Amino acid sequence: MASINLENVQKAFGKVVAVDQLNLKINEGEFFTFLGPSGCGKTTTLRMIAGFYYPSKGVVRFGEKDMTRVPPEKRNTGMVFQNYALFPHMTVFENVAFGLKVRKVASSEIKKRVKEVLEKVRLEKFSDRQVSQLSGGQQQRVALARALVIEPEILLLDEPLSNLDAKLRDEMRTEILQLQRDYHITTIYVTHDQAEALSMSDRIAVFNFGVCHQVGTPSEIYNEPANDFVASFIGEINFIPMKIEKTDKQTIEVSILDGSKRLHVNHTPFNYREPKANEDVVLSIRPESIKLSPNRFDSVNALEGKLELIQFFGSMIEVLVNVNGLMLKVNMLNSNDLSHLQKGTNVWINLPEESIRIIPKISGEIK
Ligand SMILES: Nc1ncnc2c1ncn2[C@@H]1O[C@H](COP(=O)(O)OP(=O)(O)OP(=O)(O)O)[C@@H](O)[C@H]1O
Repeated sequence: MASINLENVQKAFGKVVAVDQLNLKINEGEFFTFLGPSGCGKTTTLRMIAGFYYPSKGVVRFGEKDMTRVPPEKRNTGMVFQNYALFPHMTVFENVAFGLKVRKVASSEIKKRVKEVLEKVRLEKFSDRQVSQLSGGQQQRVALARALVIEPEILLLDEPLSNLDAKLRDEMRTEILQLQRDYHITTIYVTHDQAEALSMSDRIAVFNFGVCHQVGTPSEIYNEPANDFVASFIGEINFIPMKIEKTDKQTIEVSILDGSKRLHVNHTPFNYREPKANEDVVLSIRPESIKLSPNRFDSVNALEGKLELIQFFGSMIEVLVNVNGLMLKVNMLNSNDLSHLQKGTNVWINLPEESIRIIPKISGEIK
């Protein structure tokens, strides 16, 4: 087991900077996820940790040890690739044993270790089967067994479930977490699937365009997003463009850009600095945090709007409210008292102070 430290790491391919100014500390035994859209630099970062790429700048350490230019075979990392990268005409046993043979482990020891790991991934009966004759989920387990059998200090998983159907993905998620706990191994998991990241990880790093925007626990990332990119990438969210009128240690007073309404919110500093007066910002609030009523709320943060759309999802109801041309999504639990939910009627919404986050505008998508 080892901790991993990336210090000011950059990787450029010619003029393309795939990863820039990356500083990360991944703790021993942690299940750590790189999350972000396609092309954001997740795989490149993973490959720098595996040693398949060397950084253009910066340092990679395992614990205190400088690994920046150590070749992959000397790193003691196990990697599982998106396409599994198994040898199709070899048996399950031969695939899993391969890394041990390369390391010149004695054949009796190889037999013992391969048997143990195949039991762990529930493939002991498939030892002599060719991998081309296995299902996707079984092949994925062979890939996991092959990575684990060398007893790596670090397990690197690059979108390992993306080729599986939804049900199998759910099952494999649980299996991977169980294996990670059993082996208590420092694990990095790459995905673009936010649900996967939120449900599996101890901590998550959110990437976009080669930059890491936030590192935090799933609840920190969901409840305290660092900026509008992170907020919009993780879960559903409403954004309202705002200007900061006043700010002090306790509260921030913001106004909707046309000046029609001022709101009060709890002061929470931006990730790296304090918000400033006159700054254009984004008010963000999750759909489940907005309260809705046919009557006016006794609150400064109440807004009047019109019900535009009501969608029933059994236990939950999703509503769109038009507030002066701005569409806000409200998610409510299904309750008996729904008589006021008529399309076209006027309603009031309340944005509770404690659920609002004022965040910097960085993505340029919100005008
Ligand atoms: N070998 C390479 N040569 C040139 N450019 C590369 C190379 N590898 C990656 N890139 C570029 O670097 C950027 C980051 O790529 P990377 O594969 O790390 O993204 P990713 O987040 O893993 O995406 P995906 O989820 O699609 O795999 C992209 O713009 C990509 O085109």
